[in-house]
Amino acid sequence: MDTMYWRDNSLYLLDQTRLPFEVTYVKLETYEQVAEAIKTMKVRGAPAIGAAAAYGMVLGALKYSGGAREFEQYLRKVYETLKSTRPTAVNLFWALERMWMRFQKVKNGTTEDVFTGLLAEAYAIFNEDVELNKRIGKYGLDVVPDNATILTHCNAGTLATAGYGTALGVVRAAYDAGKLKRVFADETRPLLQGARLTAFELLEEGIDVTLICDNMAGYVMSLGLVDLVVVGADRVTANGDVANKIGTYSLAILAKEHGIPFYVAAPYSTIDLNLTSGHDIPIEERNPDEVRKIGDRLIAPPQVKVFNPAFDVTPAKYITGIITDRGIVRPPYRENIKKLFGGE
Ligand SMILES: CSC[C@H]1O[C@H](OP(=O)(O)O)[C@H](O)[C@@H]1O
Repeated sequence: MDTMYWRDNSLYLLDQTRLPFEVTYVKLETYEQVAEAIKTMKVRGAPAIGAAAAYGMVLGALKYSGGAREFEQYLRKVYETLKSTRPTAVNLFWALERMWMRFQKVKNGTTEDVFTGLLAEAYAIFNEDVELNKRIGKYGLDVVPDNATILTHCNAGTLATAGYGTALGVVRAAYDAGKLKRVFADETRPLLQGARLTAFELLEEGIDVTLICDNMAGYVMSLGLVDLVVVGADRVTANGDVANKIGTYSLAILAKEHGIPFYVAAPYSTIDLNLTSGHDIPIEERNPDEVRKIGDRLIAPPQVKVFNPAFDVTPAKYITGIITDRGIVRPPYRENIKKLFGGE
């Protein structure tokens, strides 16, 4: 199952709002459609929205019909539109910057040169992500005990990336190595990425997955059923603080309380050395109806006030290690992140 693919000068996107009951691909032909798909979370997950935005830049270039002199200004507008879709996952900005840098290299060529160059960069971002995730999986094996039970939150799998997944990349590697007993998947309110996406992904591959409500995680840990927690990330700052799906912070504190290792899995494209700590990470607040409803069904009084942060920040002190494509980063994070990623 592909999260997305490019064909006939269009981006085909798996519509994740329809999962798990419908596997439907939407055909996107304009950058505005890609921006809308990211905003409405038809595509979601830090690396996946970066890859989708990269293809959005290609669609923007493809549809341009103005003069050569105005092209750069137009493409910058495409860049800014895609950049404005969601504020927390740094992969979005990393991918767009990479596309912009490639444009700077090809902009003096023909229209065909620009299109070919941008498409090649989008392909590279997409294909590189799968390799990064497989490396994360390989490194993650070092922290997975035999017959392991892993608890995870949200969806950091194939559906959040170009393929294989970050946290679920560790799960897949452990499963393939015969080290995995089972996975507990948090449902992950309010948009239920765990219930709708992680459960779906793992069942598709015959991986033993048990769905729990978010508020059950502490009790499951107290029963001694969890060997380690592995989650994804949307942004890791220079000191090792991590922004991830809302509920991750609570999970990290619960894991600490129960003496359970808590790992974050993330590729280098999720690490933001420009931010010194998690205090600087912009946290997306989404539509209140996402909390008042499940799907289209109201589950609260329609007039009730809602606070709906889509992410929280887990301080580095609660994180046992960060499993990356370059190895496992352990404390002291500022020093060790710089060692592995400082020289970019
Ligand atoms: C591998 S990154 C996955 C990351 O993205 C998710 O957020 P969203 O579903 O809102 O895009 C969540 O934070 C996952 O851990």
